[in-house]
Amino acid sequence: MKKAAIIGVGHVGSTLAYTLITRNIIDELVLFDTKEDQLLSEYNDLFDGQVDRYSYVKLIEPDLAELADTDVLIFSAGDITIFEGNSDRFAELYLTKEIVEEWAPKIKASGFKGILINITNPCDVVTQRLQELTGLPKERVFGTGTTLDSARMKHAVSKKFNVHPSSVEGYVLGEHGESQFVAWSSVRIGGVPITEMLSLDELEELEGVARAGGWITMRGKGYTSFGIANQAALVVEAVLNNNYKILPVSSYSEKDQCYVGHPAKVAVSGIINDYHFTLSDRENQKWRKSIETIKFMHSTAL
Ligand SMILES: NC(=O)c1ccc[n+]([C@@H]2O[C@H](COP(=O)([O-])OP(=O)(O)OC[C@H]3O[C@@H](n4cnc5c(N)ncnc54)[C@H](O)[C@@H]3O)[C@@H](O)[C@H]2O)c1
Repeated sequence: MKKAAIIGVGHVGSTLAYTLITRNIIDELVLFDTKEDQLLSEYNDLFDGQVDRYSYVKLIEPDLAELADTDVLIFSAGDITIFEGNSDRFAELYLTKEIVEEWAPKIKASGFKGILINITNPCDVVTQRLQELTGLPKERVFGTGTTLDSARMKHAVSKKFNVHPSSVEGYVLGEHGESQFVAWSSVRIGGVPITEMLSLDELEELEGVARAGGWITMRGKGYTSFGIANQAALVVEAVLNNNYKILPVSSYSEKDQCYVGHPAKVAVSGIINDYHFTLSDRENQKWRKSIETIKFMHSTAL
């Protein structure tokens, strides 16, 4: 039985719940949220959403004791309205650090032994605080990191070259936030480095398009949900299927002494290896800047 739990069932948590159910990734699901009415509605709707389906995911009432045998716990609590008129994910930290401080002791006391995956922003710092305050091994706590940003880069590149987005390889690295950057040296289409096909100016323009992707979604909807739910579901699936997929999650970088989005091998035991490929001098500078940004944000959350 593959059991998942989600803390924070707003736009992201509810979309992820439905994605996990409809893709047959899990067998059992427990949901937690402070808004009881909303939570009841989500349970009801998720039940309705399964009627007449061949398979069925057992929806379990919120109870901390359920965490003891939960395989994957997803943290997506927050308040997206904080971003109205503010485009920096750092803005949410004053609230989300408190939600972490509330939940970490509960997670610890529950006897949870599974994998903790964080989505809540600012993703890297919240992930690090969750690890520090739960005391869970670093390899069993990680964030969605730059998976969504890498997807947005693939979206932009796929349109420019008229190819399927899955045919674009490569990574966005660093903070899931303003200091992230596309590691163009890693991006390839059909095995051909993109740096051989576009000039530096053209790459910068394309990076702007990729970055703007999230804010285009935010502007009209007031939140983003499908992109992150897709990426988070892929991460959950990589854990539960123990498929050793390499994903740009926010995992602990020993060399940088913080959580940061970079490629890592994901398995049922958590992160079993992380990868630091060779960056250009320009990219290296951006990496250092992103690490400094994350460390500064982390220091404000203590
Ligand atoms: N990492 C990413 O790529 C990515 C992408 C999109 C959104 N996010 C982040 O995900 C989080 C959720 O986004 P959203 O759009 O669903 O926000 P939302 O405001 O729609 O939902 C947040 C939910 O968390 C609940 N919540 C708040 N405090 C809680 C607590 N103490 N305990 C339990 N539940 C609590 C709220 O009641 C609400 O239902 C935000 O931090 C957002 O910035 C991250």
